[in-house]
Amino acid sequence: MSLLEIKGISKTYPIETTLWGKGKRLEAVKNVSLTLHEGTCLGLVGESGSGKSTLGKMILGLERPDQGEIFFQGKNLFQLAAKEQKELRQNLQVVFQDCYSSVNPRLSIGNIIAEPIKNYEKLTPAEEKKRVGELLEKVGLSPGNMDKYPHQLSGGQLQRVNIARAIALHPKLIVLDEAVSSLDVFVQAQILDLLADLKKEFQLAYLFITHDLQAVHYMADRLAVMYKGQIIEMLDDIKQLNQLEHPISRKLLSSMLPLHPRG
Ligand SMILES: Nc1ncnc2c1ncn2[C@@H]1O[C@H](COP(=O)(O)OP(=O)(O)OP(=O)(O)O)[C@@H](O)[C@H]1O
Repeated sequence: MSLLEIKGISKTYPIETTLWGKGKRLEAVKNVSLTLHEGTCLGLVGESGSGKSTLGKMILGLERPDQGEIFFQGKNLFQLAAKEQKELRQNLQVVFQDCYSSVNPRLSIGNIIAEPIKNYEKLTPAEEKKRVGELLEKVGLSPGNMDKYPHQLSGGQLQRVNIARAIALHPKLIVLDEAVSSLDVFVQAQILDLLADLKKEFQLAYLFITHDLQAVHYMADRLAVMYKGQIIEMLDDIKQLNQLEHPISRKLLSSMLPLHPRG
């Protein structure tokens, strides 16, 4: 059974109403179907505005599709009772691009990471502190950081905190929405390494949303290319990147740096 199965989902948004175009809607996602298996990474690439984030938001339940269905662990995400939805949600996490706006600046790093734990588990303060310390270590930060505040960390460190929060409940799937895009290239590589290690250790699945084919080539097992709300091409083996055929995919490919600059 696949971990995530998306069947024919579509999402439209109202476009600014004008005298002539009254009631017009923008088709952000059009009839998209895809599957994602446990422990694998599906790269989702496409130019800006192609619908990648909207698709991610529907998977996370932040937006409701106009049409189609999303099954997570075999259950229809939009037909669950509140209790069941809460249970399922702990298996479904997200890391966004903007690490600073993803956290409450008034909370300490320890409290930021403990947030999901408090929602789902009843731990004593000592147990919670131990758990937060372990999570910080897991993402390559010293437990001493738990008393700091977001503004005291670099972008790369804070993105590690966001990752620690995302893995706190041992999820099955993390949506990585441009999660490394705003970091400098060196830090990007470190965070990608961390994500690859965590994927292996926890059998995590990722939906890796980006417009960076280079990063996708490193992280993903499979690839979907989006254009104007649709999946225009799927690649079942990321190693076959050169076999992308659609002109839009080829254009994305040609904008990449050489895969092996020294090779
Ligand atoms: N809440 C919204 N209201 C109206 N239009 C929206 C909304 N969210 C997204 N859109 C529009 O839907 C389309 C798809 O947007 P989306 O953010 O999913 O694309 P994307 O591929 O993630 O782009 P980017 O790479 O720039 O983040 C765009 O035209 C966008 O302007």
